[in-house]
Amino acid sequence: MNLSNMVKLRKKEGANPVIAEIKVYSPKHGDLLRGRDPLDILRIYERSGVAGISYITANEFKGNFDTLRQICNETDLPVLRKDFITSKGEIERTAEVGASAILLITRILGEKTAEFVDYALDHGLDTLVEVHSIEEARIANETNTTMIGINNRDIAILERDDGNVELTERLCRHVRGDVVRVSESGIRSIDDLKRALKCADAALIGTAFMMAENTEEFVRAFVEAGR
Ligand SMILES: O=C(O)c1ccccc1NCC(=O)[C@H](O)[C@H](O)COP(=O)(O)O
Repeated sequence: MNLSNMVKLRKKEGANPVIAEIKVYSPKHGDLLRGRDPLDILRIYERSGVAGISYITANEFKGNFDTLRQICNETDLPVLRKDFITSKGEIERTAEVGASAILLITRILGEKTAEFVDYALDHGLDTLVEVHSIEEARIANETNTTMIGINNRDIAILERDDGNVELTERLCRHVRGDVVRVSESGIRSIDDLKRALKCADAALIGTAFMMAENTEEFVRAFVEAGR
């Protein structure tokens, strides 16, 4: 099942649709893997009932394409590739490796976003079009994307800011309601999650999960928290 449909299914089942990120490194917090195997984290996320997996392949976050390939081979959950995509070749490569969805950033692609969305959809990928302002939401709304992500943190400064769900609350009403809306980044607590899911359909969380002492218990609490 693709990522957007899995989010809808989890919502229908009464679980909180959480996309859990296997995040190796954060420009703000440093090493997040702490010697662990990404595939062990994958198993924990699977057991915790998340809707999908996110993995960053960008160098700035110390990710790589081989690990994305391994994750796609090892799980039945939909996998989102996050990177600074600027070429259609990268869309083809993402589809070939078996990912379910690809991130497309309006700040980078501008008015070319719609064309990249159609190309990804033609290659069988779900598209998560990312916005951080009202103007970027306008660009995203005019595409055929299946999902729109509100990034609470500023990716232009490699998320070194303290962005939080407030941005989701402000921008959500500017985002079309007939797509899956995802609140991304800066979600640290169950209270943040509840605020995000008041307007968004899903939440994408990395750092808080990677820093948790007992990952499985922590993630499961997010998935099962009542609203
Ligand atoms: O979101 C982007 O535009 C992006 C693009 C390429 C690499 C990384 C990118 N953002 C960082 C993230 O994806 C966050 O790690 C993710 O949203 C989780 O956030 P957090 O829970 O704050 O770690």
